[in-house]
Amino acid sequence: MFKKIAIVGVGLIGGSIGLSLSNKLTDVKITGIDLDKENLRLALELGAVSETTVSLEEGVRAAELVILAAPVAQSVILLERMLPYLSAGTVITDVGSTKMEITARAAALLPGDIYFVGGHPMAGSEISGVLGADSHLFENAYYLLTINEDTDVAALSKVKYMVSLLGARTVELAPEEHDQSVAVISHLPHLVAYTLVNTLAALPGWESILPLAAGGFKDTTRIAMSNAVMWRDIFLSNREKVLQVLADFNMQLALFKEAVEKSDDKKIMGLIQEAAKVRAAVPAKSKGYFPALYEIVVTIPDRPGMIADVTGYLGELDINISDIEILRVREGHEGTIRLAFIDEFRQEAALRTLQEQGFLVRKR
Ligand SMILES: NC(=O)c1ccc[n+]([C@@H]2O[C@H](COP(=O)([O-])OP(=O)(O)OC[C@H]3O[C@@H](n4cnc5c(N)ncnc54)[C@H](O)[C@@H]3O)[C@@H](O)[C@H]2O)c1
Ligand SMILES: O=C(O)C(=O)C[C@]1(C(=O)O)C=C[C@@H](O)C=C1
Repeated sequence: MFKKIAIVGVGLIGGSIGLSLSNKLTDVKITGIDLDKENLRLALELGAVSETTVSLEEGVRAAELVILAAPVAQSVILLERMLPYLSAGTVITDVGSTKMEITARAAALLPGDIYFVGGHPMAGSEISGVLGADSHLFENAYYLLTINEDTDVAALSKVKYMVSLLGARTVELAPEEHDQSVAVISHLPHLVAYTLVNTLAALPGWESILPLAAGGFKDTTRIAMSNAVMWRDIFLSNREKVLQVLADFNMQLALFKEAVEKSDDKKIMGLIQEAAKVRAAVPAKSKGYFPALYEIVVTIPDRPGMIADVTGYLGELDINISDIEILRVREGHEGTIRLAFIDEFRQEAALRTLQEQGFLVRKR
């Protein structure tokens, strides 16, 4: 389907896409374009791309598919800058965390024979740059594609094909629905994480409090280490929806504040139980738009190599793990991991195998 794919911005996401596509499309030229020459050198060395250039013109020329993977404000500018160098029939997609701004720009700018399909992989990390890239990053992840009445069917199916090569699962939705959803599911958690850390850091003597942090602080603040440029761009691009969810969040926080002020024990219980009920549904028997994954929870002693043992026993029987999550880690104690499989047969086989090896395992 493609002879040349151009990836503009070969960082964590562009690099991960490049690594995965390079493994599968061995005959396709994958050109990496970036401002950062050292990043391009690494991308080539890691095998994320087959050639590199700092020139947008040279990089996108003759590409049938262009993947924009720079921070969202840059991608909007790059979309316009690359237009003179594209051939008729080129499909452009992006990986940006917001969709209304770029789809509106594409609709305003693109001639009838250049197509745009907005994309957003719902997987990532707080690490930036191609050194953090991972060819498996998108496997079994949701990959959101934005569509509207003008979306070209052939262009959409080309992007879906690319996503299928990454091992991800597409969900189609309108740009506004996308930005509304990610405001609460992705942008708000980042704002909360930054605020939690800043709340601690504003306290005198925070340096001696920080080392005491256990799961609560660590689980909720990993993403506070994420890239400032990327997140500044996202908050400004999705400003209206972000302000809406911040207002909702403040209202919810005020409910807790009032309940604690009034020592309203029933209200406090109610707020916690309501949240616990909703959170317990992730991951539940059905995962959003998709069929259930079949899960087990394994308790493992906190010793080196135990996770490797668990995955090794399953690997020997060719039981593929579709999803893995560390649920609880406490130094010196046992930890818990969740494993998910595509069907009940594999779930049963994994349960039996690990029980036979002496692990404490239960279905979830
Ligand atoms: N990191 C995540 O968790 C995540 C997840 C899903 C989507 N996204 C989206 O993916 C995009 C990239 O994020 P990332 O985490 O890979 O960032 P990154 O910082 O790792 O990579 C971005 C790359 O773009 C390059 N770049 C910046 N401006 C450029 C320009 N004008 N021309 C060419 N290259 C340019 C940078 O040099 C860098 O190599 C963002 O739009 C982000 O919203 C990120
Ligand atoms: O796992 C992480 O580190 C992420 O923050 C990934 C994450 C998110 O879940 O919010 C970040 C930004 C995206 O646009 C999509 C995914």
